[in-house]
Amino acid sequence: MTPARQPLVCLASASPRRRDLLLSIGVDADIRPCDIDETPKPNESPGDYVVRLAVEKALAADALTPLPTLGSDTAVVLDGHILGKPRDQAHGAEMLAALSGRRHEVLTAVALTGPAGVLACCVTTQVRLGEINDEQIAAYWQTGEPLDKAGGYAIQGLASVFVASIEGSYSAVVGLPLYETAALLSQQGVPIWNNVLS
Ligand SMILES: Cc1cn([C@H]2C[C@H](O)[C@@H](COP(=O)(O)OP(=O)(O)OP(=O)(O)O)O2)c(=O)[nH]c1=O
Repeated sequence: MTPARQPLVCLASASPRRRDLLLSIGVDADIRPCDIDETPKPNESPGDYVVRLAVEKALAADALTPLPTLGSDTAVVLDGHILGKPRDQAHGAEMLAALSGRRHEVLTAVALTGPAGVLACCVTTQVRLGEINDEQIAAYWQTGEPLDKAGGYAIQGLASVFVASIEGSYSAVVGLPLYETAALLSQQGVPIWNNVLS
C-alpha cells in the first residue's frame, strides 16, 4: 500500500521540476501555482527581479494555506540582460544562438514563508555552452523541450549535450537550489530527514 501523502510545504509553482526537486530531498508539497505579472520593473537588476518574483509567488499562495509556502524564480542572464522563456521558434533560436559558445549566468531565487517571516535567497550559477550550429538549434526546437524553460534550454534534458561547463548549483539551474532551500526549510522548522539538518 502506498503511504499517505503528507505535504510539509505549499509549493507556489506550476513547474514539475520544482516539485520533483523538493521530493528528491523528501519534502512532499501541496501544489498551488499562482499567476503573477512577471514583467521586470525599469532598471531592476536580475537579482532583485528573481527575488521579487519568488517572494510574490510565495505570498500569493501563502494566503491560501497554513503551510509554509515556497516560491521560486529562475532567469537566464546574458551580458546583464534577462532572457525569458521563448515566445516562439524564432525567439528560441535567437536566444540559443546568443548563448552559443558563451558563458552566461542562471539566477534562481527561493522565498519561503513561515514562523520566521518571509525568508529569501538568490543563487547564481555560471554555465558555458559550447558552439551550437543552426541545424542543431532547429533540431532542438523540434524536441519541444525549450518552450517552458528560461533561456530556451534545459540542462537536465537533451540540451545537456550543449553544456560545456557549470560552476555553481546544478539544482538551481533546473529550478531550485537544494542546498539553500534545505537551509530555508530548516529555518522555518520544516523537518528534513527527521530534522538532521536543524
Ligand atoms: C535554464 C533552465 C531553466 N529551466 C526551467 C526552470 C523553471 O521551471 C523555468 C523558468 O521559469 P520560472 O518562471 O522560474 O518558473 P515556471 O514558470 O516554470 O514555474 P512557476 O513560475 O510556476 O514556479 O525554466 C529548466 O528546467 N532547466 C534549465 O536548464
